[in-house]
Amino acid sequence: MAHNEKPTALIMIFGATGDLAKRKLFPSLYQLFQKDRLDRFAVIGVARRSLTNEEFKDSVKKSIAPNGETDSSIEEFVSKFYYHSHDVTDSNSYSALNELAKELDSGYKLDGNRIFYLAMAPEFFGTIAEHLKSDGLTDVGGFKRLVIEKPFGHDLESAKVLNRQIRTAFSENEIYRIDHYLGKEMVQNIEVIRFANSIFEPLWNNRFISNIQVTSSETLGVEERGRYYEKSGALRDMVQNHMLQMVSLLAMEPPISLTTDEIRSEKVRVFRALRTIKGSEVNEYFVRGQYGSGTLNGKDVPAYNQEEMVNPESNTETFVAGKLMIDNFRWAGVPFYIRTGKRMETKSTKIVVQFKDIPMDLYNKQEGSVSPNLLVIHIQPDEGITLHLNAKKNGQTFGSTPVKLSYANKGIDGLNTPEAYEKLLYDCLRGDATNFTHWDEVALSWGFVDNISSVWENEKEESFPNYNSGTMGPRKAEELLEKDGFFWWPVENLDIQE
Ligand SMILES: NC(=O)C1=CN([C@@H]2O[C@H](COP(=O)(O)OP(=O)(O)OC[C@H]3O[C@@H](n4cnc5c(N)ncnc54)[C@H](OP(=O)(O)O)[C@@H]3O)[C@@H](O)[C@H]2O)C=CC1
Ligand SMILES: O=C1O[C@H](COP(=O)(O)O)[C@@H](O)[C@H](O)[C@H]1O
Repeated sequence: MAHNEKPTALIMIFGATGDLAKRKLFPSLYQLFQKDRLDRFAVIGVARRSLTNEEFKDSVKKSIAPNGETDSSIEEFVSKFYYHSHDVTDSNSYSALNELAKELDSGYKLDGNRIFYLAMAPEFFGTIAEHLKSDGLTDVGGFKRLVIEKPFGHDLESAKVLNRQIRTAFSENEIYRIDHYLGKEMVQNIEVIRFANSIFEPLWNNRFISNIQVTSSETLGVEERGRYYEKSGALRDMVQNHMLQMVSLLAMEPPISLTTDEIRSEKVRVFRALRTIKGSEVNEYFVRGQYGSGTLNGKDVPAYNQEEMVNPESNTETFVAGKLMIDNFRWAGVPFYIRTGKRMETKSTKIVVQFKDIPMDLYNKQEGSVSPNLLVIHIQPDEGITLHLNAKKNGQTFGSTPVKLSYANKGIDGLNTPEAYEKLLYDCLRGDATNFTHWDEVALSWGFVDNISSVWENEKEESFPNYNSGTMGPRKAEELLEKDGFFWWPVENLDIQE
């Protein structure tokens, strides 16, 4: 679709009374509407509970204007929302849904374009996709696209089953598997930093980079998601998708063009080169943790095993640190360290690219060595880039001192960058699947993660809980780097503004 063209579509949101729809989807659509990015559109919200159209419109209004503010733009936006009460497991009610869809399609002149957004528990994904086909909802004159939330399966086998089910109704290029990290501004910036700067790309390999660290720490605990999280853990919840996606963008070869297929195929090649870690190697390359009680922002917080819907004897990890090796020509010998966890000291996602030391330190013979050059990509909450260099110390000395060159991304409107969901929804409406995960990426990343989870699930970790809430994880995560002669760069001291 050309840049100045605006998309037209009927958007069906399954799970329209749920948390994701209210917190992310309605506000993101409203932002697109306000920015005049959409042409003709209408939305059907689907969920079980019985609501009138008016009640549904009110709930949409509340989600975009929580303080009750109202104006003509809000009214015009919500006027395009319709509700269909429907149990997705009930085969009989899809035809009524199709009737409503046809009516709106012709009333709003939507050109037969349909987006089906599955914002529901994953166990329903396959059933819904099959019904969409068997009940004729996918027989459209325009495009049809399926947006599917994570988790995409629980392991490789279940992901394959799910994929087979959805492929009965949609082709691979009609499936948009969401990984919301791919919608984050600075995650999208990784490729630009790498491929639009001649100073980085020649150095982006094992001759000049000593290691790369990707941290995504959260202060939140498991909140009310204990039931889901007990079966997932940090490995499936964060590593299989967001963490591995960031690694693939950091490690991929330059694509021959910026098309969806070229970018995805370079990412797939990274997953294929990822060294398989299994059996007895798992605990050498990976560390798991579970949070105990502690203090965060001055408040006492409970241990994971005291949270609602969590087994007091739980063996589920809320923290993972790992060393990934990418066995190809570019990256042989360069560890990619990842760590992610809940109830950590700070909410931060950062990438640190540590360059190798210079061959000889001329400047600090008496006063310690020069600091390594670092390129820090600040994903969130700050967005930006910092380059750590060494410069001459002021005054009559030959010594060097570390200096930082920083760029703080303030977003297009000077305030904030668009929410990841806003960008991803827009991409989907325009038919750009680049920032969604291809099945090959999903399959390879599950294959990698399954080897680790199969060991962890069969070995009870007796040291759990092994890190206090409000810390950066268990001691073993530090040791993982120390044994290679490295350490985790502290995320706090790498801030853009200092
Ligand atoms: N919330 C978030 O921040 C995130 C969520 N996700 C994913 O998004 C999906 C939705 O999550 P979330 O919104 O939090 O879940 P919620 O539990 O808040 O919402 C679930 C929705 O599904 C509807 N529903 C449940 N059963 C049926 C049924 N049989 N037929 C029709 N509708 C049904 C519910 O409506 P009703 O009760 O009226 O039937 C509700 O609208 C999940 O896959 C989750 O993993 C991913 C990333 C972040
Ligand atoms: O997908 C998920 O991501 C969030 C973290 O996302 P962020 O954008 O806040 O970094 C995590 O809390 C959640 O457990 C996981 O399912």
